[in-house]
Amino acid sequence: MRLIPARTFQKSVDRLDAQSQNLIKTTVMDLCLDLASQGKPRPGLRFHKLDRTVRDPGIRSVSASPDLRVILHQTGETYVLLYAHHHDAAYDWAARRRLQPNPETGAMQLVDIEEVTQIVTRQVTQTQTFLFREYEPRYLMSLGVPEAYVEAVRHATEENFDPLFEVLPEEASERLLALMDGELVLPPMPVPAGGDPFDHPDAQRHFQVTTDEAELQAALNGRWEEWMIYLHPAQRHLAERRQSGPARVTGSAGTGKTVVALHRTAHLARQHPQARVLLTSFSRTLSSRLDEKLALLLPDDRQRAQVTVMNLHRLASRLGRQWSLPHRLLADEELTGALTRAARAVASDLPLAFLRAEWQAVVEPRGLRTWDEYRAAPRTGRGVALGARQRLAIWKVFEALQAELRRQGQTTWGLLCHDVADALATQGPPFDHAVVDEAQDLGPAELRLLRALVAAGPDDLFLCADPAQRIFRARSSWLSSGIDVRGRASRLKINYRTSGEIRQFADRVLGEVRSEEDLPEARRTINRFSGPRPDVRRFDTRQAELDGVSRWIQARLGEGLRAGEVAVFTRARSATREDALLRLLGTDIQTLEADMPHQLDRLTVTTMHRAKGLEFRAVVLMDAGADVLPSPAALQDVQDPADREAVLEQERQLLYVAATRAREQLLITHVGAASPFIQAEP
Ligand SMILES: Nc1ncnc2c1ncn2[C@@H]1O[C@H](COP(=O)(O)OP(=O)(O)OP(=O)(O)O)[C@@H](O)[C@H]1O
Repeated sequence: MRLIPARTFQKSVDRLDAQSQNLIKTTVMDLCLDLASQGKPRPGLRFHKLDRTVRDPGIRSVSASPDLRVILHQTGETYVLLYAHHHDAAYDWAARRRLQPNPETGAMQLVDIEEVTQIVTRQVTQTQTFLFREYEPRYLMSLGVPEAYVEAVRHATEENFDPLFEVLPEEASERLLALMDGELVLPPMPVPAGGDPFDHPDAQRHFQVTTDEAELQAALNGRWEEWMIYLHPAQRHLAERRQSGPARVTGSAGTGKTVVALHRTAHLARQHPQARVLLTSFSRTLSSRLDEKLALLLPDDRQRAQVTVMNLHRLASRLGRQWSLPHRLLADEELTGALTRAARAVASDLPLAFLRAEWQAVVEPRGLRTWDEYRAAPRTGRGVALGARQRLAIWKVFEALQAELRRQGQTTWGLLCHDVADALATQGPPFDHAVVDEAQDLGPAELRLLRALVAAGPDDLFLCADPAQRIFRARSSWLSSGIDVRGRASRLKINYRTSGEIRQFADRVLGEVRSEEDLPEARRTINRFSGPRPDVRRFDTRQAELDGVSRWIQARLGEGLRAGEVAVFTRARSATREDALLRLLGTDIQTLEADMPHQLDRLTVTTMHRAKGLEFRAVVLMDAGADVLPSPAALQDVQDPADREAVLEQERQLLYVAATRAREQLLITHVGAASPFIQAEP
C-alpha cells in the first residue's frame, strides 16, 4: 500500500481554516493507519466511490466531518490524496478531474476536463494564426500535453494562449513556451514499459512520492510550504548544480528566485559541512524574511549555524566597526551641507546639484580616493563630457569633502564597502560561498565588497536578480566589478506568485528592460492562475481616497483574508495617512520596520521601497498620482539628462515592484491625474 499526497491536496488543505485542517489531517492519519494495518479504511470514514457524474471511476471520498470531504484516487493499493474541501465544493472539484498517465510520456497527470471543454469551445470562434497547429498530436502529448488538451493546444493563438497555459500541467506549458520562442524542444524520456507513472520527473512535480514515513508524516502534518517541496526541475537544478564560478539567475517578479536562493543556501550548507555560507541581499527587511524562511528549510542547528543571513550594508558596518574603520554614516541630507562647506573651502562656484550627482554617480560608488583615480575613471552614461581642467576643479571639492569626512570619522555606504573590501584583501575572505537575492540593486561598491567576501572558485557567488526591479541603484556592470557570469546564466519562467491579470498590468508599467551588461532581457513567463483585473480608481479628494481604500480593505477582510495578507504601499510614508487608516479600519497596522517579523494579524502599511521581496494576497497602491510618481523629490535638482533617465527608470520600476507584490487582488488609487507609468488596458 502507498499513500501519495498530490500538490493539489496540500494546497487545498492550506486554504482551509485551522480547525478544518486538523480534522483533515486526523482523518488522513486514520486512513493511513487502517490501510497499513487492515488493508481497508474503517467504516466511520465513509470511504466510498462517487456517483456517475464523476468522470474518473477511481475517484473516492472520505468524510473528515459531517461537512468536510477528502477526495482521493485509488488504483489497486495506490491511494493518491487529491483534494479536501467542504462537501459540495469537494464533489464539484472531483467531478471535473481525471487522474491518468500521459499516453506518450507515461507520467501521471491530473487533468481538469471541464476547463478543457470551455477552452476548446472558446477557441472555435478564433480566426487568428494558430501557434501549434503544425505539430502532430503525438508530439504534443510527448511534451506532456494531456490527450484531452491536444485539440485546445492546436487551436491556441498568440492572443489566447495565457488561460490555456494556466490549466495545462506546468511542464507542458513550459515546453510549448519554448516552442513559441523558437527553441527545438526534445520530449522527455518516457516511463519504461511496466514502469511506475509516478516515477517520471514530470509526475514528481505534482505528487510527493515517498517511502519515508517521517517525510510523509511531515507532509501530512503541514510542516511544509509548497515551495519547500515541489521545486521546479529548473529551480532544483540551479539550487544543486555545481557551478564553476559566479552564476546568475534571473526571472521576472514572482518566478521563484528567492526560493532558489534559499534552496541553494541550504544545499551548500548540507553539502559542505565545514563551509561558511553568506545569504545576503540589499534590503534589510528582505534579509529578515530570508532568515525566517531559511529556518524552515534548514532545521538542523549545526547547518543553520554555518549560514550568516545579513544584508550587505549591515555586514560592511559590522566588519568596519570590528576593524576600526570610519563607520559613522553620513546621512543623505547631511551630504548637501558637507558638499557646500567643501566647495566654499576651495572657493569653487560649481553648481551644488552637479557636484552631488557627480559624487553619487562616479566618486562614491567606485570609491575614488585620489586625483589620479578620478582622472582615469570612466564617466559612461554621464551626460556632460568634462575636460581635464574641469575635472581637476571638481576633484578639489571632493578632496576637501573627503578630508572633512576623515576629520569627523564619517563615511558613506559606498566608501565603507570599499574600505572593508580593501581590509579583506589582507584579512582574507570570511566566507566560502555567497548567495545573493535582489542582486540587481548592488552598485559597484557593493559588488566589489561581495567579490572580496568570498574567494574566487567553484560555487563562489550565486546571484539572483531581476533587472526590472532595480530601485536603489543605477545599473552597473557586474563584469567590470570582477564578477563574470558568462556561460553560467539562467532564467526562470514560471510565475508562481501573481495572477495573469496582475502580471500583465505590471508588465505594461515597464519599458524595455536591460541587463547589468546593457543587453535586452527576455521576460516572457507562464502564469499558474488567473483572477480579477487590477482596479485603477481616481478620487477627487484625499479623504475620498482614504474612505475608498478602507472600504476596499474591509471588503477583502470580509472575504476571509487575514489582516496580515493585505498591504497598502505608498511612494512616501505619511504618519497622518497611517493614523487615518488606523482610525477608519479599526485594525492594528504594522509599518514594517526593517527587522520586524511579519505579523499575520496586522495590516501592513509601508513604502513601495520596503515592499521589495515581500508578497500579500491583496495590495493597495495608494496615492499613485502624476504628482507623486515619479517622485518630484527624487527628480529635484537632477539636471544631467542621463541622471534624469536613470531616476525615471527607477521610479517606473518601483511601481512594477510594488504592483507585483500582489498575489490575487490589486487596487491602485490616485487623486487627480494618474501616474504616467500606469497604462490603461490596450
Ligand atoms: N516551486 C514552487 N512551488 C510553489 N510555489 C513556489 C515555487 N517557487 C516559488 N514559489 C512561490 O512563488 C512566490 C514567489 O517566489 P519568490 O519570492 O521566490 O519569487 P522571486 O522571483 O524572488 O520574486 P520577486 O523578484 O518578485 O521578489 C512565493 O510565494 C514562493 O513561495
